Amino acid sequence: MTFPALKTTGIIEMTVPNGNCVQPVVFMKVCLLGRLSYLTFHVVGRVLCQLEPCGAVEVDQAVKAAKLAFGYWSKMSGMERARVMIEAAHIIESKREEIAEMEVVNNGKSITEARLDVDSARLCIEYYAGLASTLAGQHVQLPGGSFAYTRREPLGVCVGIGAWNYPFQIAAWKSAPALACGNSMVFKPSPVTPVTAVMLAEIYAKAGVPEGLFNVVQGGQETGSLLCQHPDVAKVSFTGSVPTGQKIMEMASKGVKPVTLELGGKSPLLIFKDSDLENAVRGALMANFLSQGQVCSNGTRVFVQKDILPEFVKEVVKRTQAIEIGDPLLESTRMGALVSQPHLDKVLSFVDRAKKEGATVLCGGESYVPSDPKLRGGYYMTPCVLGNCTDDMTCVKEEIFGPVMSVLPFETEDEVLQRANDTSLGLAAGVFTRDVRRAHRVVEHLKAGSCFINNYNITPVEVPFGGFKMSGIGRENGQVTIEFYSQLKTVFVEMGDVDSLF
Ligand SMILES: NC(=O)C1=CN([C@@H]2O[C@H](COP(=O)(O)OP(=O)(O)OC[C@H]3O[C@@H](n4cnc5c(N)ncnc54)[C@H](O)[C@@H]3O)[C@@H](O)[C@H]2O)C=CC1
Ligand SMILES: C[N+](C)(C)CCCC(=O)O
Repeated sequence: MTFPALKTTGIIEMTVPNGNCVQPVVFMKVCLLGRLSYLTFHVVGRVLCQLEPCGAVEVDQAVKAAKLAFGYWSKMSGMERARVMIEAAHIIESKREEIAEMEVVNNGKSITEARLDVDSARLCIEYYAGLASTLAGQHVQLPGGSFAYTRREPLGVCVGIGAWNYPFQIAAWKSAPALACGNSMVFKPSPVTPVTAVMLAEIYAKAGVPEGLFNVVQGGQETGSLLCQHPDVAKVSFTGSVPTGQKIMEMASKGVKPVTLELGGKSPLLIFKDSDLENAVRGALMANFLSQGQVCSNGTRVFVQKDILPEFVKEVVKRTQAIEIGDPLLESTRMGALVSQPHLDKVLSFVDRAKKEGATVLCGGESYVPSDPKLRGGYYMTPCVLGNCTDDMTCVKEEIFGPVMSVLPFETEDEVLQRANDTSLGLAAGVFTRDVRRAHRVVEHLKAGSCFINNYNITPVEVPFGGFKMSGIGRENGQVTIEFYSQLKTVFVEMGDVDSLF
């Protein structure tokens, strides 16, 4: 596929994770630099599309278009912006199935999960539309009738850089607060999952945002760096790995630009012997197997109090083995395909290494070939539970980003807290117990940005989400995120004479 207006710096090839292709040729409208163009995505074997990454010229065009749109959008009242955003949410609702199906093709996750991702995106846009009209400053009385007031102002052109695990949802979680505050955004999806962010751009355009307000540029590392270094970019919001997050922070520091970083995790889930076992098992599955285990907040270190370990392991293995793997477009499927062949290989190599280091594979951990011949080329694996794990094993220390749960026994609360916190990451953590005092005491000591008591991996858009330590900076969702997409201007107003010292 070519885009004549673009300079070619290489080709991004997108393969279909599930091995299947819904349609031989998918026609899509692609919104780039605020204009709409029709492009054709040809399927050759399992290649869904080839995209030309944007170079310096296109990145500059996108930022310029966003800057122009910012001029209009930032002058509108919050209520006016809210109206357009609500319209975008309505369009998402009406296209729920279409977007979800495309997300399945894009990412490989099950249609059931893809629908929930689309819902989360819509709710996020609705939520920030609601907040748009509440943005306000403060009035501060000063001596002699003088006063000061603060204005909450947008930052300007914000850049969003997305990961491949929640492509549509991430684009919404970043653009909704940005747009609500009066900013514009240039968004770069992961080159592995380039498709659905474009659908969001189309939806915003249809809802009536000024042309160029939300632009999608395609590309990988180079395009991402160009965006971060562009002098007219005011802020970068990134979701992805820790090493890339560090690079982004470094680039942003040159222009003293604020960053939001949603990075990796190796989160602990603490299951005490007084837990409701049924809920603890459900929680452990939710903590490990959503999106084929490719979730930053996953609770992959499952610490289980020794007394209930055999019972817990038996049940968790039974449920894991029952997870239906296969065609992600089927209603009954609960686990689809991993995102790419190299990623599948990487996850499987973590399982191999775990075995070598002494862990026991209690179930799964192998590549899986679905019986349906059209899915044969897909990147499937059986979800894995590892037993006999110890804190020094690679599977317990490193983010695997696949369906691999490590189970670790513990004896006391103090011991498990010390072990749970013994990591440079701190995105999420969870505790299962019926003892209300223990639950709150434990979360007080857990060094993680998002803590769950008796549940795991729920992310209502009304509450902030983000990490401690190397898991990131800033928050997404919730009221607080307004502060990460706006700046305060203080205005001093003198009502008397200038009291000069000179
Ligand atoms: N915590 C999380 O949510 C995620 C973690 N990961 C982890 O990272 C590993 C690698 O996955 P990748 O997709 O390669 O993650 P990545 O962090 O390299 O890429 C994420 C995004 O950043 C862009 N990017 C890469 N280098 C850049 C640079 N120098 N400047 C600006 N943008 C840049 C990519 O094109 C992509 O859009 C995974 O195997 C997984 O372990 C991946 C995705 C999400
Ligand atoms: C929605 N949830 C909690 C499963 C994942 C959200 C964070 C991410 O982008 O990985």
